[in-house]
Amino acid sequence: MKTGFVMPQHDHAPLACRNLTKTYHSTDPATEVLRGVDLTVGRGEFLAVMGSSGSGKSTLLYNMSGMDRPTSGTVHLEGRELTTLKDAELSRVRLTRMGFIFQQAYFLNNLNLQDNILLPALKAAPGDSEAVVSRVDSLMDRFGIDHVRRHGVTQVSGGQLQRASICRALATEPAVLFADEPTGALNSSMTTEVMDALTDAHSGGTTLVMVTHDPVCAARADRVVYLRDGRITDSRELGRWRADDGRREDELFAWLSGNGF
Ligand SMILES: Nc1ncnc2c1ncn2[C@@H]1O[C@H](COP(=O)(O)OP(=O)(O)OP(=O)(O)O)[C@@H](O)[C@H]1O
Repeated sequence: MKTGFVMPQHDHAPLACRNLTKTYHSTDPATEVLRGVDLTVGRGEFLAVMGSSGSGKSTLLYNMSGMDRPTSGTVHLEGRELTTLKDAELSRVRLTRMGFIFQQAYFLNNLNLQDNILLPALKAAPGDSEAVVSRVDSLMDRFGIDHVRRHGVTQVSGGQLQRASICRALATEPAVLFADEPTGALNSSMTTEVMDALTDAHSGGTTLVMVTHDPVCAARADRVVYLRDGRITDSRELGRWRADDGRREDELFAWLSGNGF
């Protein structure tokens, strides 16, 4: 992958949530999944969210990113409160200011890879198509998928598809990139490929929030928080070492083990 890509900067802290709760009343008894989460993500920070299965990691990501509505609490994105926005406004903020990567890459089978990447960015900035096309060109070049740009979705590898998801998510120049188990469906070499791409995006200034079960992936983050029963109970800074320094993994494994992971 090539270097030199730098995300634009914004004035406010990208993301902050206060006393966030999420309770499902559809179950009997009600399920309290988030029980008062306070979390601030700094500009350009790479944050990993870990915790045991069912601790509420994905729920936290969905509620911070406006994919779901919290029961109470606030979420600020670049200083703007999201929980009070109407659905259409929230959709617009999600389209223009957030990027998403999921375990499975959701693409349209009738479009080639490049058009799949272009589609949401053109929708976000319809009057700026020349700049969008040029940005997408450089992203595909940067993340090493320019040679498969005209391939169909089923004609590329899982790692290439996930790198295309990263390009698509970055094409709108989001304030925050949210990733939910981005390597969960990949083998180990593709996992490295995708984590290299995310680390590279982070080096270019992208703010990243990633949920993962995989300590090797989490070791790429600046900071890891541990979620237990819907609360953040611990956190560890790893940013003092370079992203490829093995001491990050040693530190993280010891910390996770201390948390009973
Ligand atoms: N729609 C829902 N109704 C009721 N309970 C739900 C609903 N969605 C999620 N839950 C519950 O919320 C809890 C947290 O789920 P969540 O998917 O956030 O956990 P997680 O930490 O991401 O788990 P995993 O690591 O297994 O993906 C689980 O106990 C789950 O059963």
